[in-house]
Amino acid sequence: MLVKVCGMRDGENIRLVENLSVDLIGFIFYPRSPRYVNSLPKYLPRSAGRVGVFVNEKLGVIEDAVIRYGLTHVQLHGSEIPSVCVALRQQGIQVIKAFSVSVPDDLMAVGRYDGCCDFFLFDTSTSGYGGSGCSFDWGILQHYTGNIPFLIAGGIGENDVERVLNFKHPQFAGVDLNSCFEISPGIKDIEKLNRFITKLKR
Ligand SMILES: O=C(O)c1ccccc1NCC(=O)[C@H](O)[C@H](O)COP(=O)(O)O
Repeated sequence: MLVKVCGMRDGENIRLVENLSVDLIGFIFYPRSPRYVNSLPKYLPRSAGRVGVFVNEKLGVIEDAVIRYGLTHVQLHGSEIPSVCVALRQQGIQVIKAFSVSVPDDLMAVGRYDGCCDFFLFDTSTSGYGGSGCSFDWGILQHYTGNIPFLIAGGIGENDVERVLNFKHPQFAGVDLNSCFEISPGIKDIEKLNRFITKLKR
């Protein structure tokens, strides 16, 4: 199962998280987020993938960040249309398209992105796009019948290991961890993350 830790920006903290053998580390390029990355961290992941998270950003701005931060993945967390995903993939960047989920009908939109993305990310519906710390009813995801693998996000915390392990879906690929593992915005609690990941991978 893939583990993505999102909302990072402190070099030393990034290095410690990467040492937990996580698969993906996310950087928020949305200026209104408390986790916004506005300068190059002193350390960037080498073994984990580097995911840049954007909300309705201009393609040129995304492309600049891909080069500057050496991003391997771009996560589109707004209402970006499929052609934006396609344009990024044509440049060799892996694309994660995020969707807010609160009712089964929210999954109707994903069909338009078939063949345009590498992963979907299903997150809690919130006024602030992401990083809400709130969960949603994962049972709704049984209505998803597509072929693109997905990550689950939204308020996943230390006590959710059993819930994650018990969740079954043919396209379930992994989890996204963020605010429930924070000491302060952008800084993760390494011990807490270590306990969660150790139990998950046991
Ligand atoms: O984390 C943010 O501040 C954020 C702001 C705007 C768009 C996306 C954002 N986060 C993207 C993520 O992938 C989060 O990890 C995801 O929303 C889950 O966060 P949380 O509910 O805190 O676990």
